Amino acid sequence: MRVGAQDVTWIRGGQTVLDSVTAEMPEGAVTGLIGPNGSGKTSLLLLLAGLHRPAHGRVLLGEREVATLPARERARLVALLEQQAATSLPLTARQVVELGRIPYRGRWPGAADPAASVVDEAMAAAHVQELAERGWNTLSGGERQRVQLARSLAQQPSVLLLDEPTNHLDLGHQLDLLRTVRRLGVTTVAALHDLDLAAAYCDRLVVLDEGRVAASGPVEEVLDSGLVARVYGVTAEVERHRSAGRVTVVWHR
Ligand SMILES: Nc1ncnc2c1ncn2[C@@H]1O[C@H](COP(=O)(O)OP(=O)(O)OP(=O)(O)O)[C@@H](O)[C@H]1O
Repeated sequence: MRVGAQDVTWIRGGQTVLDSVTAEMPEGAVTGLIGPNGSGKTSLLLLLAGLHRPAHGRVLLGEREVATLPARERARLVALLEQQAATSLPLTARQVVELGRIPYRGRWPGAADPAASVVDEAMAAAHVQELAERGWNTLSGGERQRVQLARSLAQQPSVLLLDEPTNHLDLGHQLDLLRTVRRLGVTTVAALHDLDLAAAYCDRLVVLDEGRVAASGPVEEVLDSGLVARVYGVTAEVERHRSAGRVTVVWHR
């Protein structure tokens, strides 16, 4: 399912946080949302998730406006992995993953979820089976991040929205998470700070700067030294690495 923002403006506390943002996130593609702190990445993800309505413009899931979807249907279509998950849940890791199945439960208490095994598959994909019975409060930041990914996968969404999903993860788990996400083939929008990771795992980039789209399109067309200088104020060489076969960013102090 494709996701589109059409001329989206959003105002918070009197500040224009997103200003006429238009971006197309094609079906099945992984789109990286990059940009400096405060440029509007989280805000755009919240609007794509339908958790807020824009002051102006439209957010489309497929051909439908997200704001018009009933909450339950929206929860089946879109999973959002937020930056800071709640820290005081008195639940086991498995119970946290099971929260992803809420949109599929019957409307009556105790009604069975016909696809409970999905939880096992989601935990396996995020490599958190061994954490199943651990208390959420006892998990490290990286373990929580992987459990939250499993919860998002258990939702079986058509659109996966990830807000800095590699936060807290060591290098191996960062690569593993992004590889897992790519393999799903689900339309994904991921806010990322690491430009090398974004270049390696995203098909396309949307670059935000002060609430506006500074550039968007396929990684190799968007990411260059001019963009890094303009948007981040950093001098860098952006080149296709011969043996790695991907665009890399080497910055200079
Ligand atoms: N509720 C709010 N009231 C006022 N301003 C807000 C509110 N929420 C966000 N903002 C402002 O909107 C701007 C964009 O914030 P947002 O969190 O979307 O940026 P971001 O690109 O995700 O940043 P980061 O990389 O630091 O996570 C920031 O200037 C932020 O201070």
